[in-house]
Amino acid sequence: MSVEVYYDDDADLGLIQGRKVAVIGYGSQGHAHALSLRDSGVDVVIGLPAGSKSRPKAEEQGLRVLSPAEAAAEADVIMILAPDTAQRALYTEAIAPNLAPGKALFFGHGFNIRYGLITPPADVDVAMVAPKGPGHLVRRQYVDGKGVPCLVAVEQDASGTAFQLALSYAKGIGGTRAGAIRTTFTEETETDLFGEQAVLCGGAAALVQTGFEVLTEAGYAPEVAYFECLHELKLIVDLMYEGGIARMRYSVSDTAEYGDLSRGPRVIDSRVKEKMRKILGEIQSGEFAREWVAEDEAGRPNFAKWRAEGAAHPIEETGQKLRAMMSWVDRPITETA
Ligand SMILES: NC(=O)C1=CN([C@@H]2O[C@H](COP(=O)(O)OP(=O)(O)OC[C@H]3O[C@@H](n4cnc5c(N)ncnc54)[C@H](OP(=O)(O)O)[C@@H]3O)[C@@H](O)[C@H]2O)C=CC1
Ligand SMILES: CC[C@](O)(C(C)=O)C(=O)O
Ligand SMILES: [Mg+2]
Ligand SMILES: [Mg+2]
Repeated sequence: MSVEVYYDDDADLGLIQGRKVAVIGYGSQGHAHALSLRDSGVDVVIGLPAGSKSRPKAEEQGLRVLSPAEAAAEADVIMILAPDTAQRALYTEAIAPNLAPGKALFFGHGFNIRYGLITPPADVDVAMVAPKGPGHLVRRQYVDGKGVPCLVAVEQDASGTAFQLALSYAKGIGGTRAGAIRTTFTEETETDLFGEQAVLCGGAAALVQTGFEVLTEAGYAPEVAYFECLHELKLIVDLMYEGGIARMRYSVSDTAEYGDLSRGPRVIDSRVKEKMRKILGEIQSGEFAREWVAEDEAGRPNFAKWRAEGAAHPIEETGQKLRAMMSWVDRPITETA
């Protein structure tokens, strides 16, 4: 199955420059979209609740901040970049009353549309521009003249031009510099959740922690285990990013490559693949979404417990000490640009 990939020359920045955009939320993605759109000549307003800790950050960056309802009322394009679990109530209370025919409702991830938590009226465009990378890199890449690839999708094309508008928005945040792929809300949501759970966040974090545990429990120094299992991972992934797994294998020693080829499939074996399939099934059936929404409504007890356990893992203390010696990697996790 081939996909359609769109680049800068395929997108008309003038479309989004001709609209007023409300970016609701000013976190990881919100700040990146808002600042890059503004720098691309787009009229942007930020929507945040009174008392939001993001308000001073947005104002310091010279952006106008209103309540979500006021921002939605002013704008032609409303991009929802609040947490997925907050979007349903936000939509009902602040956005739905301010939608009108001809407006466009945009998302950075398809969760609330895919799982039926938000049902927009038929007379507005519903589209998605979902960067395939963390918001802080979306902004950094834009500033550096590069871009993070985006997935672009249209759920509802009331105007007949929703896709061109979404592509124009993607250009405004640098996405079409790297390539924007046309997809659907369902494909983006299911693959994004699978990627972050099984590979990028869940799988990678568990792999790193488990490797660190095996080495330290066998008596090796935590510092050596940290460099081996976490620090060097970035260098290895950089090679994969630049030239695929083949380039990484070309660059490492033959000893490493033989160990990779003969031992890798023993670690990530058919049982792991079966578990990945089960996780994908929970995403496709809506089981994960129901669980996450219920966890959020219950005040996130498991989330808080697991987050605290992760923060207390010995690899974090070891890493903090080692990174303190490397000024170039020690970035505060709260940075916004
Ligand atoms: N993080 C990422 O890199 C990626 C995220 N996405 C998607 O982007 C969306 C935003 O995620 P992310 O950037 O991580 O979110 P963050 O948690 O980083 O930021 C959320 C922002 O929304 C604000 N906010 C919280 N509640 C409300 C509300 N009720 N109304 C308006 N604003 C609110 C927060 O304010 P306060 O500071 O007061 O809490 C904060 O500014 C999600 O759909 C996510 O799936 C997609 C691709 C990657
Ligand atoms: C990998 C996590 C992500 O999907 C992302 C940065 O793309 C997210 O939801 O934050
Ligand atoms: Mg993602
Ligand atoms: Mg995601």
